[in-house]
Amino acid sequence: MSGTLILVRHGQSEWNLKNLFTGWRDPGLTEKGHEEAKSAGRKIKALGLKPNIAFTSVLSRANVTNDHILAELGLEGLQTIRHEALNERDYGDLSGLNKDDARAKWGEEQVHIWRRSYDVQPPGGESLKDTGARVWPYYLHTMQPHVLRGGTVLVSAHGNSLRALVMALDGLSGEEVVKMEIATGIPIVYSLNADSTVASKQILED
Ligand SMILES: O=C(O)[C@H](O)COP(=O)(O)O
Repeated sequence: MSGTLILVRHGQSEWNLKNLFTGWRDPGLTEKGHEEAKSAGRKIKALGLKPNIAFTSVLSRANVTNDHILAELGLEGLQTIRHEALNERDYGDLSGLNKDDARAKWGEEQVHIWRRSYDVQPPGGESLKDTGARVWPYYLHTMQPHVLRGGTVLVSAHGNSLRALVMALDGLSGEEVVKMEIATGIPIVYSLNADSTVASKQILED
């Protein structure tokens, strides 16, 4: 057995609440989102996990989520590395649009394909495959080495940057990933073997 990787999607954002495509835009958390992030920290603490290092995107909803988790763990000063490789998928021209308005304009099926397919890009934006092409190398070169040294690594990121990471860790196909959702503020805890394969996966639901 090697180390532990903890993945957390940020708590509910103002734009999640308003049902807007967000991508690289930078809204803050709602009250509920702050609570979800704190609750994620308490769940990680209840499991007795103590991160040695934290990674997050350059977007404030993930940064604030990381701060809440570290505060709940009493680890406020922990080294935290922020990198745009962990940012949400770039939603391109859809950014800022209401998801229901988009369905009315382009149809339910097209919007679902943009949101959940593996390799179809939304107009002017990134497919999940494009997002994975920046997330996975960053994981392999920068985060995974800490896990393989026996560390506990906390990652506070986004729905689709984490879907790309989980897709690779779980070995999901492009068809399987369509059905995969990641909830806000619910930690996913992986234990990795020394050869970097997944030993166990636990989703810390309520
Ligand atoms: O960027 C967004 O709009 C959300 O963070 C995730 O959106 P999705 O559920 O449409 O992938």
